[in-house]
Amino acid sequence: MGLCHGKPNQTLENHLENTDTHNETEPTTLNSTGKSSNFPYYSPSPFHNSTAYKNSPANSSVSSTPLRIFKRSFAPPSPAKHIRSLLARRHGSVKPNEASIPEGNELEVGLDKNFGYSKQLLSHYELGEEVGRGHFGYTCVAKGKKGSMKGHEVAVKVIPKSKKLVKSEC
Ligand SMILES: Nc1ncnc2c1ncn2[C@@H]1O[C@H](COP(=O)(O)OP(=O)(O)OP(=O)(O)O)[C@@H](O)[C@H]1O
Repeated sequence: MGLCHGKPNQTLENHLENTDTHNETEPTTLNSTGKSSNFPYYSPSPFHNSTAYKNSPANSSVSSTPLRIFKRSFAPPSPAKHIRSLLARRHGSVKPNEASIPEGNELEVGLDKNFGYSKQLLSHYELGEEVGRGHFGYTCVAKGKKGSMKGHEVAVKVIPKSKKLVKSEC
């Protein structure tokens, strides 16, 4: 009737063998402890007395609380670890992240520091209307006054925070 058994066929065979020698109205099966069970299809676990699982924690903690089975094999990380690393960084024993770009290296990545609103921009470009806005500033249309950019329209992004103008694209 929908009951699950480890080895149903073997159990049934055992039961049939047992019923030959036992009372037909009260079939019993012997379990591993030698005690009889009234359940006709009772089958003792094949792992109960197995030596293969002698070292299993399930066997050793039968009399203890179930939590001991799930005891951690390693200590959890200290909650103060990030504080120690912060202090180590502050005292200089840990190098800062070398992947980040240090300040003052703008020339190495191609920024022209001689180009800006207060320097050459207004002498080279004539600022026009605002064409859009972003998070850090706004973008204007501009037209070149002299040099190779004379007569060319460009977009100029104005970032008030740094008081500089950056030419973005033509
Ligand atoms: N070359 C261009 N030609 C025409 N319109 C432009 C040009 N560049 C920018 N714009 C307009 O200016 C708006 C803002 O440009 P911007 O580059 O500042 O955008 P963003 O990258 O989102 O800004 P932020 O970096 O400040 O968040 C754009 O949405 C666009 O409408």
